[in-house]
Amino acid sequence: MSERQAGLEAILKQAPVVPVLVIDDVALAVPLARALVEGGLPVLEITLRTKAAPDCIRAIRAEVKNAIVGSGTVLDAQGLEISEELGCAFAVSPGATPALLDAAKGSKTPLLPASRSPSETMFLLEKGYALQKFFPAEQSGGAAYLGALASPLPQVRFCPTGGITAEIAPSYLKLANVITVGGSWMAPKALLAAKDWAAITKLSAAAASLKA
Ligand SMILES: O=C(O)C(=O)C[C@H](O)[C@H](O)COP(=O)(O)O
Repeated sequence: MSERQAGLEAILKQAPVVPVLVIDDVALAVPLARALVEGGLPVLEITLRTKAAPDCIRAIRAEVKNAIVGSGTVLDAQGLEISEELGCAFAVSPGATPALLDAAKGSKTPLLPASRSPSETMFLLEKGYALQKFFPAEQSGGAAYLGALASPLPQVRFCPTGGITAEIAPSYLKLANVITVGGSWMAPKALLAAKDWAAITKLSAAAASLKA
């Protein structure tokens, strides 16, 4: 395993759940990150899907001690370059393309690319990725499907993401090939709109208490 991948492994081991966040309003970024970190989830994935995302990443990195900030929805070389410029600790992609993997070779930011079939998993393994996202997890066959990959491909560990809830997360976390789980259930839109940080901390604490 490369040094970059070992660094990524150490990050993903920090908590059983990685909140996947879509933040439109930069003013919400810091209090949201604080609420999640306070609950015990320090590893945060801020998706690059919104215009505000780069400023949100900057603000959280500057103001929230103990947060480990990565980027999400990294689709191409440009997304990876932005992630590196922002000082992201890692970058997550919903898939993988030859261009993205080429760009990742020259990037300091460790990439977590995604697969959702044995062939895709093997392809990424050939490229040196023993850590992969499994996306979209629930829609692709869920924990039963992912668990079945552990027999022929035990060297790959996954971060399943997509459609996972507080109720479903334990079924993934008990699998030998799961390192952590990604999800958005700790920061539902309604709580974010209401700025109910205490409720978000409570959901974060419940997620943090799940066993990886
Ligand atoms: O942005 C990316 O890179 C993605 O791959 C998509 C995210 O993982 C999902 O948006 C997770 O969202 P939930 O389904 O609400 O848990």
